[in-house]
Amino acid sequence: MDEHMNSTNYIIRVQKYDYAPKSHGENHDQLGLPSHTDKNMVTILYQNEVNGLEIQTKTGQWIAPNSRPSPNSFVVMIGESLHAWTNGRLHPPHHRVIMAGDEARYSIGLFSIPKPGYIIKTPEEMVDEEKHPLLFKPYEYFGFLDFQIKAGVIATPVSLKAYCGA
Ligand SMILES: O=C(O)CCC(=O)C(=O)O
Ligand SMILES: [Fe+2]
Repeated sequence: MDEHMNSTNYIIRVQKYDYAPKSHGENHDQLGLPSHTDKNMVTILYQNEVNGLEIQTKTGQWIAPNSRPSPNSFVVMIGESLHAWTNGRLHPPHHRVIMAGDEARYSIGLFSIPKPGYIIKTPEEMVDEEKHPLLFKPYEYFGFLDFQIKAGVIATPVSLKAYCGA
């Protein structure tokens, strides 16, 4: 617990997605946010009643986790840092935002982010040579972000494996 408190920062971000006017033609579906995985530890998302978030399943299908958004529901998503810490046991899903309606969408995201200088190191308990060999070498979160930014982040996503694969 102490290690978690000492190693983590939190960011809250409020995001607005404008709707795609129907004048854009019959097919006015619009990409609000391109497909990506979150790089942080855990993301908790809350949205207004306007849908748009889609999550890709392990078999490649896009699903709407909040097909009937309620004021009491949150989406909790694993980021790549927790994927690495758990040695691949927890899956960081690709997700995107599609704007299909005629109302603006607002979302609030709470992102837990490793502090600068904190080394993400898979605990020994998560590694077993036969079934769960080590996937990632220890790395610093902002080192990985810099590596991503230099590569163009969304245009040319660079996997964590390419950065620090074991
Ligand atoms: O607005 C949303 O629901 C998703 C936001 C998101 O994926 C992000 O900020 O990384
Ligand atoms: Fe995201």
